[in-house]
Amino acid sequence: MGYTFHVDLRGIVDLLSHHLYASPQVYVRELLQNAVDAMTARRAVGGDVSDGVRIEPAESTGDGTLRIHDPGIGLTESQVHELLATIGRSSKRDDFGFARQEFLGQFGIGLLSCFMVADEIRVWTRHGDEPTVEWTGYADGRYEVRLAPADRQRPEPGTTVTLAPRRDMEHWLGTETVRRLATLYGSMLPVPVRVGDTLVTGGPAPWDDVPAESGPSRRARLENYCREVFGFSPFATVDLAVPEAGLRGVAFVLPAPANPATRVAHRVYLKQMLLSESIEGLLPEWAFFVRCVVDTSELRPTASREALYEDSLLTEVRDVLGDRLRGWLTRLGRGDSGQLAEFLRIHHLGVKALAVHDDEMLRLLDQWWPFETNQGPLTLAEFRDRYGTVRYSPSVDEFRQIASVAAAQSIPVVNAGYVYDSALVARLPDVDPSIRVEALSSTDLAAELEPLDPAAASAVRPFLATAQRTLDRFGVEVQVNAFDPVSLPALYLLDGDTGLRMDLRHGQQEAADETWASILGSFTVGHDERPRLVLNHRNPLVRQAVGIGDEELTVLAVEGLYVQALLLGHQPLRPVDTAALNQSFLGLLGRAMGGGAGPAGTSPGPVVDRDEPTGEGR
Ligand SMILES: Nc1ncnc2c1ncn2[C@@H]1O[C@H](COP(=O)(O)OP(=O)(O)OP(=O)(O)O)[C@@H](O)[C@H]1O
Repeated sequence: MGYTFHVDLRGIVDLLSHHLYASPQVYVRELLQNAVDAMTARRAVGGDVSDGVRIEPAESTGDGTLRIHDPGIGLTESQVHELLATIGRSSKRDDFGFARQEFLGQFGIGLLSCFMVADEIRVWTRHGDEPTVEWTGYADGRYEVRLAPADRQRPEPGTTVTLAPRRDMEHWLGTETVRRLATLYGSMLPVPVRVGDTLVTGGPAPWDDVPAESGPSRRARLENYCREVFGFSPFATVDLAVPEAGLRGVAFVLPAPANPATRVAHRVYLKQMLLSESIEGLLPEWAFFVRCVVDTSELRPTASREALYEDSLLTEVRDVLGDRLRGWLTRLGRGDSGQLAEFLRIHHLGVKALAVHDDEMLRLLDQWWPFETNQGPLTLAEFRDRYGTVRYSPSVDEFRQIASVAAAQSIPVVNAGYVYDSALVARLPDVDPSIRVEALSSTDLAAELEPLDPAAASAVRPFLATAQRTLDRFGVEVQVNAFDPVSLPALYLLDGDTGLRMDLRHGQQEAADETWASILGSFTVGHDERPRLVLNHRNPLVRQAVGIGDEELTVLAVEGLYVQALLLGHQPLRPVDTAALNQSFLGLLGRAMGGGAGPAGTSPGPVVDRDEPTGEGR
């Protein structure tokens, strides 16, 4: 046996009127929309609608109600029952239930939004030569309908909707508020709309071509519009058009960096009526550097009209608008390079995010965006012209460590450690297979440093053994090479992978939980690389240390060189490193003043307990 759902009307009215919409202010939009649709329908049958819409706010009606009059198609008594009093029934859909192109409404629920501000909605309406009908709807789901008495017949077809205010909502029906809202939603409507005696419609839409308007005055008009509506002076304006979606509009480029993670909201009009000021998803996500105002006749709103319906047309529109912005950028690159450089200075993060997948944008960045290199700031294209292969360091820290040493070895390196940079450099061969790129880690650099000749190598062996014993406590590998600059005694090299594994090992030692410790341990199994301290055999101090032959002094010198290299490489100091710094400084001071270094623990400052477990991890 089949049953039909039972509906608690009070609940449905409450749900639709109070919970669908973000703010009570949309009631003005819904009323205007119904009036305009009714006029469209009347015009289609040859009626005269030139009077337009007239709104009487609460102050002018004298009884606290708001009235909105339209010379539209009106309703017959049976249509009132069918359309006004049936939730979800609309005259604006075709036989197949599709929204009819010429109308703004389609869902058959908009009128209910008035219950956010009113307890009672009264409709006084006449269709053609039919008798005038009076309908009253209440927020609890009841309605009354009757034919109007002889003295209340409308002289012309059309409709008047009257709202009796809800307690504490009276201010929504006041002149100031209604004028502001009618201007906000209706100022671009193609029919006259008046609030009291004030005409709120008229004036060109931002995207309109005004006859005889010059390029500069159009630009000034658009900039003014942007200042008024969005509150900023645009860096540039880009005209938008997608004929398939009946879309016209303008994109305003932000004059300051925007957060790429924030969803950008646009101002969207539907058939010249403002849908919402905060529509998301109109543009691709990467286009976070623009705010748009557009009008569309084809895109569909959701029932609340706070968003656009995600369908294939919206996807297509998003693609076309994305192409348009991309084209604008490319043209900027070909024409005004100063403006492009300025644009990239402001919005490089957005363009980089785009260039990770987009060849055109990657070419643009390649030509125009200056990267930090150890030869000074250069675009990647300039770098290639001068040095061929694009050697790059994938981390800022590593770049800092190796930049000067690599420069002294005549190895130009690009700092590709900032967000997206290494992905972009690595992708360069995709746009031009003749481009060679190579990541340079500090381990690679160590391999490029000149080894010592056999005689020098055997001479440093005893020193190296002591140095390694000293640095084992810090989990560091030591080697001696000859490299430039001569003034640099020691270089601390830690590549990204090794650094990560050191952190994991440290986490494993610290972990209270055995399972967690073994998980961390599994990542480090089989990898015993350690950071390296490369001592420079060309440096006079290192030469002296190598030949000193005094075990205690050698230990102090190696500790000192190690900590100094850490500081130069901007590495954070662990407690064990700080202790080494103290130990070597005080020890060397003691020796310089003619005394011995003294046994550990007798120095006046904090000292390192040489037997303490050192732990790795920086
Ligand atoms: N001013 C008016 N003149 C003539 N008919 C009207 C008027 N206002 C409402 N109606 C009728 O009442 C119906 C219901 O209106 P309502 O605003 O609830 O929904 P809608 O406009 O059809 O769709 P939506 O929910 O998308 O706004 C309309 O389809 C229309 O037929």
